[in-house]
Amino acid sequence: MIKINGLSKSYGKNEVLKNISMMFSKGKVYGIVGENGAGKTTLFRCIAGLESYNGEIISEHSPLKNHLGLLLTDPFFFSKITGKEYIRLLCNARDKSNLELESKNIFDLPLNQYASTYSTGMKKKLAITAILLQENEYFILDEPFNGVDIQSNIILIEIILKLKELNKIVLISSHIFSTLSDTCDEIHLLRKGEQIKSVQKSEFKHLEQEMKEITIGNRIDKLEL
Ligand SMILES: Nc1ncnc2c1ncn2[C@@H]1O[C@H](COP(=O)(O)OP(=O)(O)OP(=O)(O)O)[C@@H](O)[C@H]1O
Repeated sequence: MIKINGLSKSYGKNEVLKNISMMFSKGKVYGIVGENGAGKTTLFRCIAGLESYNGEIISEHSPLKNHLGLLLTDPFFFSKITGKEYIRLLCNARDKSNLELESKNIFDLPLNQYASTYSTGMKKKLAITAILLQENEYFILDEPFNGVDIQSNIILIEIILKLKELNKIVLISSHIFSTLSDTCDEIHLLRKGEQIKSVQKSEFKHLEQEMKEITIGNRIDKLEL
C-alpha cells in the first residue's frame, strides 16, 4: 500500500501540485494522466523522495525509496559504464548479486557496450531491465512506452501485467490512452496540479471520449480544411 495525503508542491510561487490524495493497493496498476505540465513527473519525484513537499506519503514497505524501481523519462548513465555494469550496480544496491545477466537480457541489449552510447529507446530498456532485476515492490514508470519500439512496447505491457500478478504496485504515466487502458486498474487525471478525477477500469471508455471532446473542442474546425 502507498497512501498520499494532502500532497502539495511548489517551485517558488508556482504551486504545481495542489492537495493530492491517492491510495495505491498491491496487485494494481495505476495510470496518471494529464496534459504537459499537469504535474505527473513532479508527483512521481515526490513519491520517490527526490523532491521536498507538504503533506504525507506513507508506504507499507519503508523507506519507500528502498523498495522502488523508478524509471524516469530520460534515464541518466555515467559515461564509462557498460550496460552490464549498470545493472550490476543497481542490483548490488539491493544486495542482489551473482545474477546470470545474459539469460535475463530480455530486450537483447548489447550489455558489454557503454550505456551512454545507447539510443534513447535502448537506454530506457536498460533502465527497465535493471529495476526489474532489483525485485522491487513498487514501480514508477514515467512514460515507459515513449521512444521504445513496437516489439518492446508489447513486451513492456506483458511485464506490467506480470508485475500486477506478482502483487506489486505499478504507477505509469503515458500520453497514449490505449497503453493505459490495456494495463491499468484505475486512472487519476491531473490538470494544472489538481486532481480532477479518478476513474475505474469500467469507466475508461467514457473517460477517453470525454478527454477527446474537451481536448479537440472546435480546434480542427478553426483550420477550415
Ligand atoms: N525543477 C523545476 N523547477 C521549476 N518548475 C518546475 C520544475 N520541474 C517542473 N516544474 C514545473 O512544474 C509543473 C509540472 O511539471 P511536470 O514535469 O511535473 O509535468 P508533467 O505532467 O510531467 O508534464 P509532461 O507531460 O510534459 O512530462 C510545470 O509547470 C513545470 O514547469
